[in-house]
Amino acid sequence: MLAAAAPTVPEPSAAYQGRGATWQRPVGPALLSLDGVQTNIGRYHILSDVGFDVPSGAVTMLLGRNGVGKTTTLRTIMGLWHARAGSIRFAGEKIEHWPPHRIARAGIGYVPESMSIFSDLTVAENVTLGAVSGPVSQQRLDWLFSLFPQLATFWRVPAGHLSGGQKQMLALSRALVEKRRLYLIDEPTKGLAPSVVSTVVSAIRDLKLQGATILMVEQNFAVARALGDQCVVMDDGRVTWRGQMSDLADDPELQTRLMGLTGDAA
Ligand SMILES: Nc1ncnc2c1ncn2[C@@H]1O[C@H](COP(=O)(O)OP(=O)(O)OP(=O)(O)O)[C@@H](O)[C@H]1O
Repeated sequence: MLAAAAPTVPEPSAAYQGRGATWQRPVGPALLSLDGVQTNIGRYHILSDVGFDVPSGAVTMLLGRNGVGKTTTLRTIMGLWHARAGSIRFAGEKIEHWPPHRIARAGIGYVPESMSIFSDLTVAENVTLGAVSGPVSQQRLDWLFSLFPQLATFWRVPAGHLSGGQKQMLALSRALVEKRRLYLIDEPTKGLAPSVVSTVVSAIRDLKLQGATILMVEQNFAVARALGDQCVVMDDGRVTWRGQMSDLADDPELQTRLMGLTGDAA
């Protein structure tokens, strides 16, 4: 059973609300397409049949109970696990046999659930390492500091000294330090205090309002419904539902059937 969501999700900005409560963001053609993807980890068959599209300029939420294969799907897209069957197309290219560094250079930024920051390096060094295509622009840094002011405060501090929330802000900043064609974000609010959840949601909403394409795993359904346009639900290594977030958000029975959510969590 998924945990009940704390009511910590900030309201959309005035500009976003101005489009009207029922406004759906325009959904472009698929930037990423998975078809029949199967992944083994060791001798375990984890993904059996994963297929979905990630449309350009929208936020696609990847949802499902614990252990159904969401993280494995992101890692397979990133080339960190090898797809033993099926295809993964990104911007028209088949990437399922590419190594991770080539996938990153093609424009996919990844924020892993584990954050994967370098504890002995400073915040500045961690952020700089996130830039795969050249020097970091001051304009981009200023934007990151506006999203996460604490990043500037701790700029010269070893990342290992940061709190859990600050580490998550750093992990996001590493992916956001350059404009990517696609952002893969794995459970960015997991284990964070409500005020930090709010900061993280605001940052991702800011990114979304710039027209970014995002595929995000999120267990907090309040966060998922606040940010998501499209939704893909997985169970037992396969996709069981695809559709508009609004359709899932408005249907408590569907949430219970697909993800075991109770009314409290939705
Ligand atoms: N390194 C590994 N070795 C063996 N099994 C693994 C490994 N990583 C993941 N698994 C298994 O693969 C399955 C899918 O895991 P995955 O982390 O992709 O699920 P998830 O949907 O992201 O779950 P959660 O929401 O709990 O993070 C689980 O049964 C998990 O135990």
